[in-house]
Formats: sequence, structure tokens, C-alpha cells
Amino acid sequence: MILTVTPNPSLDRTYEIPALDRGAVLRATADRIDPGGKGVNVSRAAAAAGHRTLAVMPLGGPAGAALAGLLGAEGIEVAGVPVAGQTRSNISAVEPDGTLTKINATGPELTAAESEALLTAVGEYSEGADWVACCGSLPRGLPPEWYAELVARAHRAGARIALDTSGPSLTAALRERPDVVKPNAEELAQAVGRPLVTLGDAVKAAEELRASGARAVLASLGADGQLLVDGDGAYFGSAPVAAVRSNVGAGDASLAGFLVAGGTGVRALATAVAYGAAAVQLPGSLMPAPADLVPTAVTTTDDVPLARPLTEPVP
Ligand SMILES: Nc1ncnc2c1ncn2[C@@H]1O[C@H](COP(=O)(O)OP(=O)(O)O)[C@@H](O)[C@H]1O
Ligand SMILES: O=P(O)(O)OC[C@H]1O[C@](O)(COP(=O)(O)O)[C@@H](O)[C@@H]1O
Repeated sequence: MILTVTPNPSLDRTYEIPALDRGAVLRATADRIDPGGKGVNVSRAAAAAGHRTLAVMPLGGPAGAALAGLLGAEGIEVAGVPVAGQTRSNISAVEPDGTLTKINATGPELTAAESEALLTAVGEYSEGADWVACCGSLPRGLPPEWYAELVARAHRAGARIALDTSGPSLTAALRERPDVVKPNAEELAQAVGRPLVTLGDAVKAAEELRASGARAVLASLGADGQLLVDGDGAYFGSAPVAAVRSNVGAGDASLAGFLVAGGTGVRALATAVAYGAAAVQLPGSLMPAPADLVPTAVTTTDDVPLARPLTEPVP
């Protein structure tokens, strides 16, 4: 079973617009609402792959009820922790050439009691979970060490942990030895405090996160593909796509692919890359199902020049 934790879930509203004119009233040509939040997306993709999944999250107000309703309609089991604040809505505006502008709302401030209720729920549900995927930003009210505490409790319950977060909450959680962390290029650069210009820079940065406690690092590098750095070595996979429709949730889809394929090793990396490539070809934050995947070539970094420049370097 894949348990997911999304401390700051959202309703993801996507508007297709002719052009993003600042200061104008924009008329959408199409719109959609998806259940949102990084752990929520991992659950959606895992469920689509036929895996048992339970999505734990705080839920508040009408938006929280709407989110639970959308997930229920997708057949996803939700363990909602009631909170007094209102679940947020995140907005994406997509232009015809695929350019996407996103506004992520702050979300509710959780009280100390709500924070503890969320930790307790995860601790209880972690018993019997193969993986606990802890994903996304922390809402106001949760300290940067919150994920560290969550990783410790889920480990005590016997589950393996995948962590997808950034900044101080990522750094603080490394000491609890998460089984895999999934930074994107920007988050990886931020974690080591250095620019990433080549594939080799990304490998070095991932090795540094391992030295700080992560057992494995699955680094997603946008159009450049993905790296897996674990105790056995460093591996690289990529799958160029003809046209990107929406990259929202591509990292979440990748992490889901990695976990449904076992969560370790080169086969899991290849599945992660296939999920990322499929996700960017779907609208909004729609998650791929197995039928959307195409086979992906994965090579080890021994075969890939470490000096190869990233097409999207992080300055
Ligand atoms: N422009 C792109 N072309 C091909 N694949 C992409 C593109 N953008 C993202 N992907 C795939 O989706 C994965 C996750 O995207 P990325 O932007 O790195 O993560 P995140 O969504 O977490 O920021 C990438 O590693 C890659 O496999
Ligand atoms: O928790 P955060 O970092 O604010 O991100 C939440 C957003 O992330 C998503 O899961 C998408 O992920 P990406 O932004 O990594 O593509 C959305 O569904 C959601 O709106």
C-alpha cells in the first residue's frame, strides 16, 4: 500500500487562455478543476496503476469538501484530518504555446493541535504501508522540522519513506534518513547552495544529499530527464517528448512511477521517467495511467558524459 501525505493540498484550477495580458480581463477558452497537491497526485497515479493507496491530508471548508469529493469520484481513499482553515485553490493559466503561469495559494494556517492530529494519523496509517510518500510545501503553522518528525514516526511504524519537499524542511528531514528524496533541479541546487550546469553537477549534488542522510536521491531535471543516485551508483534516464502540454504534476507522476515500480533501482528509474514523459503530454495535472506510458531507455551515468550541459541549467 502506498500512503501519501499532503500537508497543504489544493483544488487545482486550470484556465486555458489566448494570451497572458497583464492588467486585462482574460476570458478562458476552457477550464478544469483537478484534485491537487503533490501527495494527492502520487495517490491518483498509484490508483490509476491499480495500487492500493490512502491519501492523508488536512481538509477544511467547502474547498476541502470539494477536494474530498473529487478524490472520492476517482476512487481514491482519503483520510482527511479536519482543520478550521479553508483548503486552498491553486491557479494555472495555460497559453496556446504551452506556456504556463501558476499561482500557488498559501493555504490555511494549522494550529498545534491540527499539526499533531496529522502526525498521529500518519503514524497510525503507516502500519501496513509499504511506502509513505510525504509531499509538497508545509502550510503555515508547521515548523520546518515537521517532515523530520513525520519520517521518524513512519519509520518507527516500519514503512519506507519517499520525501518530495524543498528548502529547510528537506534539509531538516535528511537526518532521519528518508529512503528516497525527489528534488527537482532547482530544489537540488538550493539544497547544496550551488548552481547546476552539467549532469555531473547534479550527480555531485545528489551525492551530497546522500552524505547528509538520504538513502537514495531521485532528481528530476525537467526536459533533461532524471537521475537516480543510490548506494549502488548513479543512473540516468530521459525520454524526449514532441510537445509539452502541461508540466504541472510531472514530478509527482515521476515519483508515483518510481514507487509503483518498487521504489529502488534502475527499473524504478525507467518507470519514473516514463511517467514524467507521459504526464507532460496530458492536460492540467492529469496523472498518467499505464496505457499512457511508452518504453524508455535508461543508461547508467558511466555511459552518459558527466560534462553534458543541462538544457535547463540552474544559475
Ligand atoms: N519539457 C519536458 N520534456 C520531457 N520530459 C519532461 C519535460 N518536463 C518534465 N519532464 C519529465 O517530467 C519529470 C518531472 O519534471 P520536473 O520539472 O523535473 O519536476 P517537478 O514537476 O517536480 O518540478 C522530468 O524529470 C521528466 O522526466
Ligand atoms: O505544495 P506546493 O509546493 O505548493 O505545490 C502544490 C502544487 O503542486 C502540484 O502537486 C504540482 O506539482 P509541481 O508544481 O511540482 O508540478 C499541484 O497539484 C499543486 O497545485
